[in-house]
Amino acid sequence: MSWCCLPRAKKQQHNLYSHKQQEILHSNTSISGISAEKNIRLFSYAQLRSATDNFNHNNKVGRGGFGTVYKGTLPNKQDVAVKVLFAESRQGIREFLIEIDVISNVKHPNLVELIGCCVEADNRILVYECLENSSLDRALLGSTSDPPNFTWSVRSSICIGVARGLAYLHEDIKLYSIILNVELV
Ligand SMILES: Nc1ncnc2c1ncn2[C@@H]1O[C@H](COP(=O)(O)OP(=O)(O)OP(=O)(O)O)[C@@H](O)[C@H]1O
Repeated sequence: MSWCCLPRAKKQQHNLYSHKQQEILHSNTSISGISAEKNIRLFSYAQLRSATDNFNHNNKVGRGGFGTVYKGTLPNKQDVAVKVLFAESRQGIREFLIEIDVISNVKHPNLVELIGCCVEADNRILVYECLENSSLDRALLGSTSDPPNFTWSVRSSICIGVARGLAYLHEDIKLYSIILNVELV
C-alpha cells in the first residue's frame, strides 16, 4: 500500500510545484507586459517598505474594505498612497493582474491614478498618486484638525468632480436615466 501511494504523492507534489512555478513565470511575464504597455511601475517590496518607513503607523492615512493605505515618499520625492491589501483579500497573482489591467485603463482627471504595484511573495500592493486633502467624509464631518474651507463654490465643484468621475466610470449614465423626485433631487 505505502509503496503504491508514495510515488503517486511525490508525483502530485512535483506537478503542483511545477504548476506554481509556471504560474509565477507566466505572471512575471504578464506583469512586465502590463507594466510596459500601461506604463505601470513595478515596485519591489523593499522599495515600498523604504518609502513608507517600514509601513510606519504614523504614515497610515486610511483603511478601506480591502487594505490599509500608507503615505509614502519615493526617492524622487514624489508622494504616493501605498495600499497594502489584507491577507484575506489577496487574490492569486492572475486575478490581481487582471485587476491591475482594469484599473490601469481608468484614467480621468477626477479619478485617482494608479502609478504602480508590487507583487512579491504573498504581498499585493497598489501604489496610487497621493492626494493632499483627506477624504470627503472626514473633511465634511470635521475629524481633521485643519478642515478645508467649504464654500458653496467649493462644494459645487466637488459635486461636479464626483459626477464627472462617476459618469466616466458608468458611460451609460444619460440624462434620461436620471429621474427627479418631487423635490427635484
Ligand atoms: N490616493 C490617496 N491619497 C490620499 N489618501 C488616500 C488615497 N487613497 C486612499 N486614501 C485614504 O485611505 C482611505 C481608504 O482608502 P481606500 O481606497 O482603501 O478606501 P475604500 O474606497 O474603502 O477602498 P476599498 O473598499 O476598495 O478597499 C481613504 O478614505 C483616504 O483617507
